[in-house]
Amino acid sequence: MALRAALRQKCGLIGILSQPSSSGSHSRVSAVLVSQMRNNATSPKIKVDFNQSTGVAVLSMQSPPVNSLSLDFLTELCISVEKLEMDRACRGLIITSSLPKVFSAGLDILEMYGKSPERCGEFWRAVQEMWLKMYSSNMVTIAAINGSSPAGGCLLSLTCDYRIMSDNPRYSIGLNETLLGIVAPFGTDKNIIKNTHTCSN
Ligand SMILES: CCCCC/C=C\CCC/C=C/CC(=O)SCCNC(=O)CCNC(=O)[C@H](O)C(C)(C)COP(=O)(O)OP(=O)(O)OC[C@H]1O[C@@H](n2cnc3c(N)ncnc32)[C@H](O)[C@@H]1OP(=O)(O)O
Repeated sequence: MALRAALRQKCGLIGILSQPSSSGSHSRVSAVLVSQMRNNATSPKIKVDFNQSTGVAVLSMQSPPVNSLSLDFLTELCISVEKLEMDRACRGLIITSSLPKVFSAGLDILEMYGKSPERCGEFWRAVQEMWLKMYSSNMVTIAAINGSSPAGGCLLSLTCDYRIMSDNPRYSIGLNETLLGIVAPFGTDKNIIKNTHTCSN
């Protein structure tokens, strides 16, 4: 029931958020998705287990050492989510990490150093696409945060409807990217930590 209520509530949001973007920002992922489906390729950085009987998919991030959000990783993540969106049987999505100790270390720092302006633009568009796609998903989404989740990792969890974090004092979460001189736009951090529940490891 709770799942259904959350889904209904979310569908209202989607009406607003899924308006076609004038920038056409979703077209890159869709184009990649089409070509990947054609090639029937599988992704090594993301593992998806979909349970037909429950309608819930578990998406495990498995990009060692720290699930950093590189352009490739973000693209694969969006493709995986897009594939699940297209499956009407899939109602819920749990995002977690298959690495020990780390949910996601956030944006891949190597993407932000010594890259061409074009590549930087592509990278930041992919970041934007990721959080818009997650936030406007028609599935009920849950981040099962089973390790540290700084900066972009925190952002990823914020795009979900619910967050549950392992109760381990060695794990941290938060928007610490200001230490690197990256400033989150106003309003993105509302209700973050407040709505993050913890559970025993
Ligand atoms: C366009 C509009 C967008 C709207 C955006 C809205 C809001 C913006 C908010 C989001 C902004 C995000 C910016 C970022 O995410 S910047 C990245 C910030 N991340 C960090 O500062 C994390 C740094 N890492 C750590 O704290 C730790 O690594 C750890 C995740 C806690 C794990 O610790 P541990 O298990 O001890 O592992 P190591 O530290 O030894 O690292 C192993 C290995 O991984 C490399 N690495 C770590 N983090 C990153 C990273 N983010 N990117 C790339 N690589 C990373 C690390 O260098 C080690 O590599 P080597 O083994 O080769 O040394």
